Amino acid sequence: MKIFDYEDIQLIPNKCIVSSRSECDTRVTLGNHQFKMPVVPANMQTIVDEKLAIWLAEQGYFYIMHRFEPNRRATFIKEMSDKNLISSISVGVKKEEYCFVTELAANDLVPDYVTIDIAHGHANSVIEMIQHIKKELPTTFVIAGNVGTPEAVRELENAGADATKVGIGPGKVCITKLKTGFGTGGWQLAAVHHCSKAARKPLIADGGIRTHGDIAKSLRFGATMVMIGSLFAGHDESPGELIEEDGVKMKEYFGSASEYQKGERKNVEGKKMLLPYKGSLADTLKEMEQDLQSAISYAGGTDIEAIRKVDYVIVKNSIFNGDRI
Ligand SMILES: NC(=O)C1=CN([C@@H]2O[C@H](COP(=O)(O)OP(=O)(O)OC[C@H]3O[C@@H](n4cnc5c(N)ncnc54)[C@H](OP(=O)(O)O)[C@@H]3O)[C@@H](O)[C@H]2O)C=CC1
Ligand SMILES: Nc1nc2c(ncn2[C@@H]2O[C@H](COP(=O)(O)O)[C@@H](O)[C@H]2O)c(=O)[nH]1
Repeated sequence: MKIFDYEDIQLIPNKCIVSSRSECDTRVTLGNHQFKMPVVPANMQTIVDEKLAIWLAEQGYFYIMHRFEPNRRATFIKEMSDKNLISSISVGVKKEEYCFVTELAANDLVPDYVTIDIAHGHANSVIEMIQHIKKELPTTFVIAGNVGTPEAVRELENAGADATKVGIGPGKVCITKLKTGFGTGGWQLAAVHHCSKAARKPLIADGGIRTHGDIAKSLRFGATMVMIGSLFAGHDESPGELIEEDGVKMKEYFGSASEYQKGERKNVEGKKMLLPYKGSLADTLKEMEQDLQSAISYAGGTDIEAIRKVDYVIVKNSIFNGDRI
């Protein structure tokens, strides 16, 4: 298996077949719905809240609400369905989560998407939760993770997952690799590639996206959708706290396994950081869409399928030539 990460890859252009980048179509289908872009903000408390989730759904973007306000989830599903918007929530694997899923079914509250969100997703606890959701809510699209191996993708798919999420430790606020020595940090793109060979269903690349070009690279190496935290942190709409020091505005971004999220120092595998304030999320999403349209044009196509087939070279950490954006 070849080992590489986002920085090590350059995609090779094909002859352009559009007269304007605006002709390129960035839409993607996941489950029964089509979305504007193959990108989803991370289901983390400093990245998404209900207000932003509603806005994203209204604008035609995919979203996944986090699971850290568990008692709000049923009401949220109801409110989204009253507004005729897609509902997409997260669950864990503890006992009370089984009861929650059963109660949803009993109350005829059927979310469109449920993401099982735990650190080490290649586990019987996740397999059993997939089976429980599929039994209680058979029409719900189930995303399961996180994993980092083809074996895990296969097992979760066989248990009934409709998509799997790949990425153990490549995240910006992740310290799993430092605390445990395990993960896909430093070779996340190769792990996505490796897992995609085994996948028969959509795969979500999660963590390690540092530039918009990394989205195109994820698609090239087998992702259907890309989950992003840090690039979406720091906006007006981001729930993280705004902090101003010496006239410089910053917003906080913390890991779901950080002590700030957990409220205690137990099994901490995440940290907090301050990121520069970036203004409006709508502007960032627009720029992301334009960059992806441009990537499609370099791929020589008119939609994201074109990116999946392009050639590439491995240029081991040299593409920035010392420059950073
Ligand atoms: N993508 C990534 O690389 C990572 C993401 N995270 C994020 O942090 C949040 C918290 O994750 P998590 O700690 O799983 O959630 P929880 O604290 O809800 O743990 C879920 C359950 O899984 C058990 N569990 C968790 N990790 C392991 C493990 N390594 N081995 C055996 N059992 C385990 C927990 O038990 P117990 O606590 O007693 O072990 C608990 O019962 C999630 O949102 C997750 O996405 C965290 C780390 C890595
Ligand atoms: N190891 C940890 N990973 C975490 C934690 N909280 C979230 N995450 C993962 O990071 C990505 C976002 O990555 P980014 O590079 O785009 O910022 C997120 O989707 C989770 O999978 C954590 O505390 N520890």
